[in-house]
Amino acid sequence: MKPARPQRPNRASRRPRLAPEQAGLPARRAALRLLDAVLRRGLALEAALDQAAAGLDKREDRALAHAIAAEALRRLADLDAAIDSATRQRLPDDAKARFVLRIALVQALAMNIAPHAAIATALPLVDGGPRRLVHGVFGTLMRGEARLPEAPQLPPAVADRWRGQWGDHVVDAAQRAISAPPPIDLTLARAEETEDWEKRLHGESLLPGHVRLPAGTPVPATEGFAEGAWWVQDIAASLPARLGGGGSGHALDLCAAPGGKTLQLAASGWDVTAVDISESRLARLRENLERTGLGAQIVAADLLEWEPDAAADLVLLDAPCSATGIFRRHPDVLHRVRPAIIAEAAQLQAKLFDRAARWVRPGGLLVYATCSMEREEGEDQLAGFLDRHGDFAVDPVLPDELPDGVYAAPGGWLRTLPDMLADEGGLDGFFMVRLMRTA
Ligand SMILES: C[S@@+](CC[C@H](N)C(=O)[O-])C[C@H]1O[C@@H](n2cnc3c(N)ncnc32)[C@H](O)[C@@H]1O
Repeated sequence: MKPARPQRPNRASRRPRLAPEQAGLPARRAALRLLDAVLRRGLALEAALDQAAAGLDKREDRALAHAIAAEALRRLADLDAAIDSATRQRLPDDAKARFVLRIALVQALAMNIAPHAAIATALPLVDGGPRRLVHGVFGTLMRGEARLPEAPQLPPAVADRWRGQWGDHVVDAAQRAISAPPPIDLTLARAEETEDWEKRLHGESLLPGHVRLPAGTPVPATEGFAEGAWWVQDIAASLPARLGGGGSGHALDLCAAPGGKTLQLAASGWDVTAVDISESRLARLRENLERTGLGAQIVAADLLEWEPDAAADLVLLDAPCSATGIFRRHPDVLHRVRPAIIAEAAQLQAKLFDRAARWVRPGGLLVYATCSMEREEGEDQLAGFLDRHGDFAVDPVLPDELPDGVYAAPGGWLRTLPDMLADEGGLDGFFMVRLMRTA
């Protein structure tokens, strides 16, 4: 009998085995690239993700990179305070060592990752930089049993800006709002099925046509998603289209993509024309219409140039904005939105608001909304608009249009802030107003 040939290892087992910390390294490197894209280049976290995660083979690595970067952004002020407490000379804000320490510390202090794994996957990121310093600062903080506060601090510039506009209680509420992931709100295609879906999904409804699910619910796997019975939409984001009422006429949905409000308008009976400048976002709007079986005419155009053929019964302008109102899900806005960005957005909003006004028929409605916490993009826009357009009047938002605990301002517009619905899981910061064309 011939002696058995030693077996050739198959391809997979010939690959060198990676030590666990090396296996986790690509995701951490991507997290570092993401943090750099937001903090140094001012990009939105989601916009930077594809490039930062290019080369990651596994979906879990991409999700981990995103989770580390998002958590670091949520807790940046506290991570930096911890780092500063353990260094004799303050590390510059853009020092590589500070970036790497943020990545290591957020994992160990906020993400339940074992400190040895957090530092082992962080040190190679320092490349030629001060490894010993990073190791030393991390070790000092771990030995000192460093902790992060339960409610993260807002970056000082944001805290000052919001305190000046809304007061201390809103800053405190905003800090509490980012201490835990927000719940997931659904808008139902058929409001009359609210009780049914509330039971089937074990959710909680705060308004007809709305169901709230716990944070982290896996959306595509949840009953009703594939057949388009509902879509994900923060309850505050669902209010502007509700202000249009159930309709039987023609509605223009301006700045429509990815289409949460288009779906609502179509579902409540409007014949909708949805306009947006972004082809890629409109592709998502098309997918959403397909999934829900709802219909709308879609126009890809710059609203600073486009004109409709005829005036509409309802015009909804969900204007592009700083998006500071969605800081719970997009903590990057806390760091990259500066006063100049807000001022630039406000200029565009005023132009779009004026154009939208021309396309409302006499007696028709105009709803203006922004997902911003800034008066410049809300209350100030309305004041400027009313000065320029004597033929429009505020049509006040009524209590029965809103969930309990959310109130319109005395002037009839609605400003949602993080102290509203705080015990039920909160809501995004929005400004919205309904105007009627009187002449
Ligand atoms: C707040 S988002 C809209 C969200 C959308 N209404 C929804 O409910 O899903 C703002 C939108 O304005 C669009 N936009 C920005 N500038 C525009 C312009 N000049 N003309 C048309 N759309 C524009 C952006 O592409 C973006 O999709």
